[in-house]
Amino acid sequence: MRSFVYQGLPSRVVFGAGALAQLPQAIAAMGAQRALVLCTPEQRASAERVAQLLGERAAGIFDRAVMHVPIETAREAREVARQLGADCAVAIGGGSTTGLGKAIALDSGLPILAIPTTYAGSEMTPIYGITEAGLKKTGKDLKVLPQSVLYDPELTLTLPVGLSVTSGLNAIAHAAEGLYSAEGNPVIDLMAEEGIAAIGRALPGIRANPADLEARGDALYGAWLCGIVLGSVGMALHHKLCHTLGGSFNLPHAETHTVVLPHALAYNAAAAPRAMARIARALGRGADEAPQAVYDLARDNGAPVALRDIGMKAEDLDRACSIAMQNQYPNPRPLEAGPLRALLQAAWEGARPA
Ligand SMILES: NC(=O)c1ccc[n+]([C@@H]2O[C@H](COP(=O)([O-])OP(=O)(O)OC[C@H]3O[C@@H](n4cnc5c(N)ncnc54)[C@H](O)[C@@H]3O)[C@@H](O)[C@H]2O)c1
Ligand SMILES: O=C(O)CCC(=O)CC(=O)O
Repeated sequence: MRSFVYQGLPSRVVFGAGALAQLPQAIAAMGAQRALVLCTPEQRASAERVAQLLGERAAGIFDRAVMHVPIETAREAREVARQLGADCAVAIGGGSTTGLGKAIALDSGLPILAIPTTYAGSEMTPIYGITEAGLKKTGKDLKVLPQSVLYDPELTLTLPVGLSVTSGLNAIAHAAEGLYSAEGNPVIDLMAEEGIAAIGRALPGIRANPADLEARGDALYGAWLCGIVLGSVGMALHHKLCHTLGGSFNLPHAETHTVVLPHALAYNAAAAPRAMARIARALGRGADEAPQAVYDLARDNGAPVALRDIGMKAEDLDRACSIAMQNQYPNPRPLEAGPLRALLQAAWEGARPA
């Protein structure tokens, strides 16, 4: 007999090629009058397009979003929002820009409309992260969950192939860990498997032709589902390791997820056979091939597979292991220092899981 808790999250989603054109209606549905548009410096042109669509409802553009939301940037953006009298934030970009919107919302309660342009999934979660004095703190608060989300695959056509692949694997990581989450449930399992399958089919198509709108649509659809999984159930060892490697060793977010996931799955494989079978099935492989399927998806699409190739130093592996052993997330297999250190070594070397 199944027994579970399912908690839905409130957000309005518009999905489809050209969905950006729905922005004025989406803002009006939120009852907002003056939107501060957020972006990274690289996506300023997209933010200007958003401001143009908003017309009189655009209060201004803040274009200094950066990865991991430094507290100084969050304070600056909150002050700009206050000075401009903004009553909502429109975040166009990846997890870094959505994250900046969340840092503003956490402090001010300003509602967020998110327009995601990567597959990170932050727009579907009440999770925020802010970095202060070199330490990234994360937390959960429903105030930071975007009220409204426009998913427009056309906006992802410019996402470089390399980042498309690693960002897709970042999304798969959310779904994979959702499948063995201590808070898992059958509805989330359905979304997780469908999300992995959509991204697994999309990535080779995007690599072959980055302008393939069908493949881009599949990837963004998968990212949406995987983001719901991340926002709905707790994550485990893999996310803990990535937070450690990103937060304490400054490794790049999506690439770190890509490299670590096959090894985290291999670590958990014997303790979570049903989850592994679903991950493998979603990727068209045999029930016991989940770690290899994820590794091959990354390698065959040109993504990095070794921590040593993305900036991790061999001499830091012991410290990473001891940080990851602290404040553990619930995980199907208990964390043991020896096997965890071996996992990090294998990920550092980029070995295909046996
Ligand atoms: N809170 C959450 O639920 C959650 C979930 C996932 C990720 N995150 C956070 O998000 C951050 C990573 O986000 P990310 O991986 O999306 O990367 P990102 O937002 O940092 O974007 C990476 C780069 O790609 C550019 N870019 C984004 N979309 C583009 C597009 N369509 N075309 C061209 N360039 C584009 C950005 O401007 C940026 O320069 C990390 O800080 C991570 O911790 C948070
Ligand atoms: O850094 C954050 O904002 C939290 C990130 C998170 O939990 C998802 C991830 O690691 O991809």
